[in-house]
Amino acid sequence: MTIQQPIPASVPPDAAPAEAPAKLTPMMEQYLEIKAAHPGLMLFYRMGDFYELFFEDAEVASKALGIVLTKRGKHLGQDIPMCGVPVERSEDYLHRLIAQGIRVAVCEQMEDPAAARARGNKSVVKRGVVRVVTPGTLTEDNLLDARANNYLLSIARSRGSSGGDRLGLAWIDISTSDFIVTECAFAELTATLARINPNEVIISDALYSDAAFEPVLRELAAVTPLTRDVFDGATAERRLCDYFAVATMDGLAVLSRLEATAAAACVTYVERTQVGQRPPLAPPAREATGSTMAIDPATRANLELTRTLAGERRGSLLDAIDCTVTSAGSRLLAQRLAAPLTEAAQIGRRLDAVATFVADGAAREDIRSILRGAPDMTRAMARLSVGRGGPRDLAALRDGILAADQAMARLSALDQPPQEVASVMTALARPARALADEFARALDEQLPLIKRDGGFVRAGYDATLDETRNLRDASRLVVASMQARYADQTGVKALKIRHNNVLGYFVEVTAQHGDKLMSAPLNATFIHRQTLAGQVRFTTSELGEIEAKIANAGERALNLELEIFDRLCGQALAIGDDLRAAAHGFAMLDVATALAKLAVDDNYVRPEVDGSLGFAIEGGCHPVVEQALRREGQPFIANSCDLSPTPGHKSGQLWLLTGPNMAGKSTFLRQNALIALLAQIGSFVPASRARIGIVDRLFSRVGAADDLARGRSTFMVEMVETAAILNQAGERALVILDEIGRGTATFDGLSIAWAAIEHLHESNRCRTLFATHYHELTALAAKLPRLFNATVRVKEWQGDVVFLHEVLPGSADRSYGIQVAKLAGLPPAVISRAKSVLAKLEAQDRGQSARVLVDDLPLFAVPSRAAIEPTMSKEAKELIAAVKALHPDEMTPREAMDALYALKTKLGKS
Ligand SMILES: Nc1ncnc2c1ncn2[C@@H]1O[C@H](COP(=O)(O)OP(=O)(O)OP(=O)(O)O)[C@@H](O)[C@H]1O
Repeated sequence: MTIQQPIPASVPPDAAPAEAPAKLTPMMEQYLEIKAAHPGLMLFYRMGDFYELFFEDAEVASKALGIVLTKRGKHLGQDIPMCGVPVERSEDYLHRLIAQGIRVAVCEQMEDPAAARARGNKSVVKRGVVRVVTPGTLTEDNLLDARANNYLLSIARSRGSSGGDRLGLAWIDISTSDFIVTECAFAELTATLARINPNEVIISDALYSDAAFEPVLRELAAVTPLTRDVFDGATAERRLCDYFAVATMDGLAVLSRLEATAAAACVTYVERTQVGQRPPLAPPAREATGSTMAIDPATRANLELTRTLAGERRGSLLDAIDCTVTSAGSRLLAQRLAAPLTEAAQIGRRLDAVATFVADGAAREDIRSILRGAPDMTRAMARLSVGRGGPRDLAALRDGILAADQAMARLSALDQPPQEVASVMTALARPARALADEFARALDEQLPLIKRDGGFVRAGYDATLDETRNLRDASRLVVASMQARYADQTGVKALKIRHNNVLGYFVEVTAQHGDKLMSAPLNATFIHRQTLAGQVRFTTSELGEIEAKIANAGERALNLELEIFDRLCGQALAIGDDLRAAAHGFAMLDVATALAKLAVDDNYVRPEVDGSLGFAIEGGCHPVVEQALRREGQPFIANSCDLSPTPGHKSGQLWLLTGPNMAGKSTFLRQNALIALLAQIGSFVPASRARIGIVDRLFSRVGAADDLARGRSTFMVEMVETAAILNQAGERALVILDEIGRGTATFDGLSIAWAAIEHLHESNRCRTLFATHYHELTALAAKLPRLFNATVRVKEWQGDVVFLHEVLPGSADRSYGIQVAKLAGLPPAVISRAKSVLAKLEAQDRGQSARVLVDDLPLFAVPSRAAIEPTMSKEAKELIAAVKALHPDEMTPREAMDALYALKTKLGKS
C-alpha cells in the first residue's frame, strides 16, 4: 500500500515559508509558496522547456528516476539540490513516479515570460498548479493501461445503530467517464474491492486511522486519506449538483445518503486534482447488489482470473480468452470477468449475441476488421474534455464515427439481430454524422500530437488561415532570396541567414570574411552583433522587418488553428453522450465477436444456464491449460463432472476426488470453476455440453502460499480461507477445495478435512469439488448420500507411473508420491529408503482405522445453523443489545464509566 498525504482544502494561513523573504530570490520565494500550498506532493515547477525540482523533491526524484542531481543557488547558506525533466518527456517520468506511489503537482507558467519582463527586471513569471497527478485521476494515454480501467474509489461510512456499520462506495474512471455507486457491509468490503480493483482509494482521515480498516487498506495499491469535509454527508448532494450543473440530483440518479457521500467525495477529489476542471462523468449509476457472482479476493487470486499468482497477465484466464481487437473491448471483457452475472435472462442475452457471431463467420470477421480500425473514442473524449486533447483525439472521433457507419451497415445485413446487437446498433446510430464530415474537412492527413505544434488544419478549410499561412511561407521564400542577394553583394558564397531565439534572423559568415562585412562599404548594410570562435554574425534593418512579419504571420496562423481546434472540440463535447454511447457499443460488439472467435477457434459450446441447482459438464477442458498444451502439440484430456442433485435430493453433490500426484486433480477442480464463471459472463465454454444452475458465490481454496507480510503461515492462510467458505457458502455456491489440511500433521489434517466435508455436505449443502490425498476420506461416501467418489486414472508400467488424466468414478488407493519424486530427480538412495519406510507404514493400515471411525462416529455430527444459535434468556438478549448500542469511541471516560455501572446493575437484576 502506498500512503498519501492529505491534500488540504485550502492553503493553510501559515503555509508560507518561515524564512525571511529578503534572503530569497523572487523565484525561490514563489517556489516555496507554491510548494507549501501543496503538502505531500512532489512539485514539477515549469521553467522554460523543463520541469525543475528542488530540495527534497529533487533528491527523491533523482533516485526514483535515475536522473542527475545538481545544485542551483543557495538557501539559508546551503546549496539547493535540483534536478529537471524535459517537458516533452515528462509523461514518461510521471508514469514512473506514479508507479512508485508518488503524487505530483504540475506547476505551469501562466503567462509569457516577456510579460513578466515588461513588469520589471525583478518580476517572476506567474505560475500556478494546473493539476495534481495521482494514480486514480489519469487521462493521458501513455500513463494508462489501454486494456484496463483506471478506477478511483471512495469509501464513506455510516455507523449502524446496532453496531453494524454500512459502507458507501463510489468509483469513477475519468478516462472513460464511468461512475458507479453501491453500498455494502464491512464484511463484504474486501471482496468488493477485489472485484473493482481500484488504482487509488480515497477515505477520510478518521477511517484511515481506524484499526478495523487497517488490514483492508493494506491490500490496496494506493490509499489517499483526505480531510473530513470531503466526506461530509450534509454537503454531498450540493457538491454533486454543482459538478453536474443541475439543481437537484433527483433527475440524474437516486442515491442513498451514504452513496451520495461517497460519490461527492469522488467529484470533490477530481475537482481538486484537476484544479477546477470538471471532466465529464456519467451520472452515478447504482450497481445492483446481488446481480453479480460474489468472488472473494483469495478465489480471484487462486483461479488466476486476470493475473497469475506471480502477478503476470500472461497465463491468466483473461489472457487466454481475450481475443478483442480494441482497448475498450479488452477493458469491457475484464470488467465482465470481474463480475459474472447471476440472472439467467441477462446471461442469455449476452450468449445470444455471441451465438450470432459464432453462426455467421463472415459477419464476425467483417466486424472485427472494422473494429481493428476503430480508435479509442472514450479516452479521446476524456482528454478533450479536460483540455488535454490533441488533434489526433479529434481524428479519433472522426474515424470512430466513420467506423460506426461501417459497422451499422454490416450489422443491418444480419438476418435477425438479437437484443444485445440491436442495442449496439441504436448506440452506434447516435452520434451526428455531420461532425465526422466537418472533422474530415478540417483535419489534415498527418497530425501532430500536440495542438501547439500547429499544421493540423487542412489547407482550403479556412480562408483566413490559408492567407496567413501564405504570408508566412512567402516570407520564408523572401529570406532565401535575400540570402542569395547578400552572398552576391558581399562576394561571400558561404554567407547564410540563420535564426535563433536571442538574435532572431541574422547573417552569418565565417571568421575570415568577418572583417570584410565590418568594413566600408558593407558595414553600412551589415550591423555587427556577435563574434564567435569560428563565425561572425550581423543583422540588417531589412532582416529586422522581415523578422517581424514572419513571426507575426506564424503566430497568427497558429492562433487561428487553435481557435479552430477549440471550435471543433466544442462541437464534439456537445454530443459527448452520443459519442460515449457509440464507444460503448463498439466495446460490446468487440466482446461479442471476440468471444465468438474464441468459441470457434477452441471449439467451445453454448452453456445452458438456468435457475436450477444443476451442474453437469460433459467433456470439459481447462481453458488455459488446454491452450498451453496445444502450443506444445500435446492433447488435453476432456473430463466430465456432474454435481447436479441426484433423484430424491434437493441439493447438489459433493465430489471427493482422489488420485496420484500430478494426475490432474487441481486442473480438474479449477476447470469446472472457470467453466461456471465463463458461462455466467455470457461466454461459450470449453466443453461438449454444459448445464449450469446459476452460481451466486464462487469459493476456491487451492494452492498454498505463505502470507508472511501479514504474519500468516501457509497453514494459517489455508485455514482462514477454509473458515470463510464453511461460514459463508450457501446452497447456490460452488466450492472447490484442494488438499485441505495438507499443511499440518497427518492426523490433524485428516481430521480437519473429515469435519470440513461433513460440514459442507450437511450444513452448507453446496455443490463442491474436494481433492485430497487422504484416501481414508472416501469411506465417508458410505454415510453421506450426496458424496460421490471420483478418481484420476493412472497406469503403472514397469514400476513407473503413466498419467492418463482421466476422471472416473471410484477412489485411488495410492498417491504414487514416490514415483513422482523419482521423476523429479530425487537421489536413488532417498527413493529406495522412502519405499521401505512406506511399506512399513502401510502395514499399519490407516485406511482400516478410518473405516472403523466411519462406523463408530455418530453420523452427521454437524449441528444445523439453527442449533448453533444458543437459546438465550430474554434478559441475556437485552444485555447483549445494550452492549451493542454502545459506541466507546464516541464516549467520554465519564460516560463510559456510567454505562459500565448501568450494565452491572442490569446484570445484578437478571
Ligand atoms: N486433463 C488433462 N489433460 C492433459 N494434461 C493434463 C490434464 N490435467 C492435468 N494435466 C497436466 O498434468 C499436470 C499436473 O496437473 P495437476 O497439477 O492438476 O495435478 P494434481 O493431481 O493436482 O497434482 P498434485 O496432487 O501433485 O498437486 C498439469 O500441469 C497439466 O500439464
